[in-house]
Formats: sequence, structure tokens, C-alpha cells
Amino acid sequence: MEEQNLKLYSYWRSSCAHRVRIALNLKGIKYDYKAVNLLKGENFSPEFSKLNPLNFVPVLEDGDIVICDSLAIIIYLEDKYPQHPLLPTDRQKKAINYQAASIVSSGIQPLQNLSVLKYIREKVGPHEQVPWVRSHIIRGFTALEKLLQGHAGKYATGDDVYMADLFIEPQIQGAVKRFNVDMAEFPILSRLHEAYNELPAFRDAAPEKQPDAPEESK
Ligand SMILES: N[C@@H](CCC(=O)N[C@@H](CS)C(=O)NCC(=O)O)C(=O)O
Repeated sequence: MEEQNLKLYSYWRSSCAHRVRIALNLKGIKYDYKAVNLLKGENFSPEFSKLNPLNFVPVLEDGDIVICDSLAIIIYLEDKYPQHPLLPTDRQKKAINYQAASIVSSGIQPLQNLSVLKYIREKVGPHEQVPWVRSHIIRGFTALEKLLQGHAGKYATGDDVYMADLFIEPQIQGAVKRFNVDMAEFPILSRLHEAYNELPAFRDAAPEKQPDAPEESK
């Protein structure tokens, strides 16, 4: 692992932080893990608000440089650390990686984050939370299956791991573990999920492996 002075503000179960953890592991970059407990509202502390006025994890600190948002962080890491490229050179495959990242990061995850769930729980009703999230996951996964058809190899866009994979796996883990989505409907995604599990960079980034994961999740 390459020695760096990077700090990653993360929460064990955050799928957005999970994407960045995979990128750091693939590139072999050591970092300092700063736990931010979202359930305790630590993301709304004055110190954290200074780092990210949107009060979301992940945040990456690299000396004086502070980057909020997993996609921005991943692009920053890609620029700074060329090892293990996260984008293919083929233009079409590159575009598929951008689309997959966007389907997850704007079409699925924002609709299931804690603030949205709290709003639904309080303003609509607690029973509406899970059906809401599941419907958006299923819609996004259906689009991903179509997008990857004819392009997926061992991984999302061929036989190497790229950006799409970093977004897909944390979303599948959340879908299965937290929202009980039946992956049988999504054969490509199910196959990818199995393949990621073989890779140490993915295994070590998993929520239950993080220092702030509660004992019962391990
Ligand atoms: N677009 C942002 C979204 C960040 C985000 O939604 N983070 C979630 C955890 S995955 C969060 O901090 N939620 C806290 C909340 O909803 O209050 C990214 O990709 O980093």
C-alpha cells in the first residue's frame, strides 16, 4: 500500500463511502478512516458541516484539499494516482461506465438516503419507506441490466474492474442486505456481485469490515 496522508470521512453502511473505499483499495492507497455516525447525526456537527455543507459522507481530505461527493473523489483519485485505471480507453465502454455510475448515483441512491427515508417515515408513513426504495432500486437495476447487456464480461464492462463496478457493488449490497431485493430478476448484476466477492479490494471495502461497523454486523 502506498503511504499517503489521506483522510476519508465515512460511515460503515454508506454506499457512497463504500465506492470510494473500493477505489482507494484498488489503487493501493492507505488512508486514515474517520468515522462519521450518520444515525447519531454526527454529519450535522459544526466541524463536519465546515467540511461538507451538504452534510453527506464521503469526504476526502488530502492536505488542504477537501473533496465532497463520491464521484468527484473518484475522479480526483483517478487523476492523481494513475495505477489501476478506473476508466477504459475504449470510448463506448468509457461512456457505459459514466452511465452506470450516474444511474446509481443519481437514479437510485439519492432516493434511499437517510434524509429521504426520514421524510417519508414522518410525512407519509413508516410502511411506505421500503416499497419506495425497492421500486427505485428495481427501476435502476432494470436499466443497468439493459445497459450492460453485450458489454459485461467478468465485470461490468469487460474483464477489468472499472468505475461502473465501484458504483454497482455497493448498491447491490444495500439492495440485498437492507431492502431485501430479489436479485434473481437481474442475472448480469447477480453474476457481477459474485465476481466482486472474489476480489480483496472489494471484500475489504465491505460495510461489515469497517472499523465503525457494529459487532453484530461482522
Ligand atoms: N452524491 C453524493 C451523495 C452522498 C450521500 O447521499 N451520502 C449519504 C450516505 S450514502 C449520507 O451522507 N446521508 C446522510 C443523510 O441523508 O442525512 C455522493 O455520491 O457522495
